[in-house]
Amino acid sequence: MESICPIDSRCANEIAALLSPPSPLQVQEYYHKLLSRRNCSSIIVKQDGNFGKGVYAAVDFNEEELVLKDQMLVGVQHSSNKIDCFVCSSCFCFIGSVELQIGRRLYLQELGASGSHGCDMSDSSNTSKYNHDTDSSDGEDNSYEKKEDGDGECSFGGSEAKVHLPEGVVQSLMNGHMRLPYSKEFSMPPAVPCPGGCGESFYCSTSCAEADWESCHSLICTGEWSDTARREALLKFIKHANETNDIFLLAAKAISSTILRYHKLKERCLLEKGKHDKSHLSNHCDLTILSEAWRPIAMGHKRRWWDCIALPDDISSSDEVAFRMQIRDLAFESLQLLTTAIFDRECEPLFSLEIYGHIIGMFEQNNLDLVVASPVEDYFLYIDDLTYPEKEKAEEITRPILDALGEDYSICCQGTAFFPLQSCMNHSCCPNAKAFKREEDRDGQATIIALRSIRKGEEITISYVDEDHPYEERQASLADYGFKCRCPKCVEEQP
Ligand SMILES: C[S@@+](CC[C@H](N)C(=O)[O-])C[C@H]1O[C@@H](n2cnc3c(N)ncnc32)[C@H](O)[C@@H]1O
Repeated sequence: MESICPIDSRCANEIAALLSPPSPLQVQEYYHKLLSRRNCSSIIVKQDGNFGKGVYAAVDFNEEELVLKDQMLVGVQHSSNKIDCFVCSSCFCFIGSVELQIGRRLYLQELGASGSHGCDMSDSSNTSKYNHDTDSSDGEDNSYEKKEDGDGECSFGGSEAKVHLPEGVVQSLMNGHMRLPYSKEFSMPPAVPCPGGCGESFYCSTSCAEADWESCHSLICTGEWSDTARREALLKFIKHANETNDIFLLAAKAISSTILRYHKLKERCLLEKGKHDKSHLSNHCDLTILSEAWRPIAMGHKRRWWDCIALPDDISSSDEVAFRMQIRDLAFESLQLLTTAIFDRECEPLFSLEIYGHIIGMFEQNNLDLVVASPVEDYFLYIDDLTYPEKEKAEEITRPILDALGEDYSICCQGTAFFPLQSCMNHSCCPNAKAFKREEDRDGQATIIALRSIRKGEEITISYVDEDHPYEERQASLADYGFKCRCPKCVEEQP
C-alpha cells in the first residue's frame, strides 16, 4: 500500500514554494555572494539556458592549475568506513595519531564490528556518482598502491589471513603507551570530543566542533544532554540509516542545518524589528524566513529520489514501478523515524516526504565521493622506503602490526558530500577539468584541476562518467542523470 505522508497535503503550498526552481537572478545573486564570501574571483556561476546552471572561468587557467577548492555544504563518512578511519566529523581530516588509528581499527574489528553495516540498496542507491581521482606519480590512484620489494614479492599488505595482535598491544596503541618508530613524522591533530558528549563525533579542533554543533550537530547529537525520548528516537533513525542507506544521515544533516538557520534568521529578524520580548513569538511557519534558510539546498539541481534513481541491472522494466515504490517506502520509513526525533512545528514542510525525496534526489544527482588519503598508508610506505639498518629495526616492530592490518592498511576515508560550487559543473565527455586530490589535499574539500588550459569565459566541465568508455556505454551511464549528452565528442561519435 502506498505510504501517505499527511504533511505533504497539509503543507502543499509551502512545499511547492520551497521546490520552485530559483530564478536566474536569484541564482546569480546567491553564487555571487557565496564566491565573494570565499574570496574566489576566478570562476562565476550562471544560468545559460542550455543545461541550467554552469560554472565559467573568470580568468585563464593553465593545464594542471587548481580551478576550485570547494567546501562541502553537507557530507558524511560512510558508516562502514568509520571503523577503518578516525576522522574529524566536520572537515574529515585524520585525527589522533598513527597509533590510535591502527589500535582503534584493530580493536573495533576484533569487537566484530567488521564494517558490514549492510547497505541493502547499495547497488541501486549509490549517491556519489562522481569520483575524486587521487594523486600519484604514475597517475594511478595511490591509495591502493602496493609496493614490491627486491625479489618481486609484495612487501606488505598481502592477501593472507590477518594475524591477531595480543590484546595488550592493541590497548597500548590506542591509549598512546606504545609509540611506533618514526610515527612523529605523521602527526595529526588531537581528537576533540563532541561538546554534547555523544561519543560518536570527534573533531580536529574546537573550531570544527563548534562549527558542526552550530550548523547541524546540536539537533542530531545523541549525547546525554538531549532528553531520553529524543535520544532513543535518534538512535533508531541512525540504526535504520546504517542498515539501509547512510544517505539518510546526510538528509538529516541537511534538514537540521535548515532548521537551525531558520531559527537564527528568525531571531535576527525579530531583533531588527525590536521585538525583544519572546512572548510575542508566533510558532507558525514564516515561509519567507524558511525559504531563506532553505536557500543553499534550493539552489541544488534536484528531482525526487524514487523518480531519478537508476534502475539496477537485476530489476526488469516490468518491475520498475514496484521498485520505485519500494524506494519511496524506504524513504518514508526513514523520514518517520527522523520526524519522531527532531520534528519542529515551525519547519513542518521540511518533514514532508516530497521534500525528503527531493533532498535525497539532489544528493543522488550531484554528490561527489568524499575521499581523504590515509596517513597510515603514508606511514607504512615511509617505513618501507627506509634503508638498512633503520628499516630492519623499524620493521621488527611494524611488521606484526602490518600483518594484523592485512591489505586494509591503506584504506582511505570514504563518504559522500554535496558541494555547492562543484555541483554546478556540467558534464562533458571531453571535459576541461576534473575532480582530483593532490598530495596536499588532506581534508574533505572538493578539488577541481584544469586538464588543459582554459580561457576566460569558457565553461568549466567535468566528466560524470568514464569518458574513455565507448559512446554507447557513456550514454547508458548518463541516462541515470536523465540526459543525453550532446558534447562535441558525442556529436562526432554518434552512429
Ligand atoms: C550536477 S548538475 C549540474 C548543474 C546543473 N546544470 C544545475 O542547473 O544545477 C547535473 C545536471 O545538469 C544537467 N546537465 C549537466 N551536463 C549536461 C549535459 N552535458 N547535457 C545535458 N544536461 C546536462 C542535467 O540535468 C544533470 O542532471
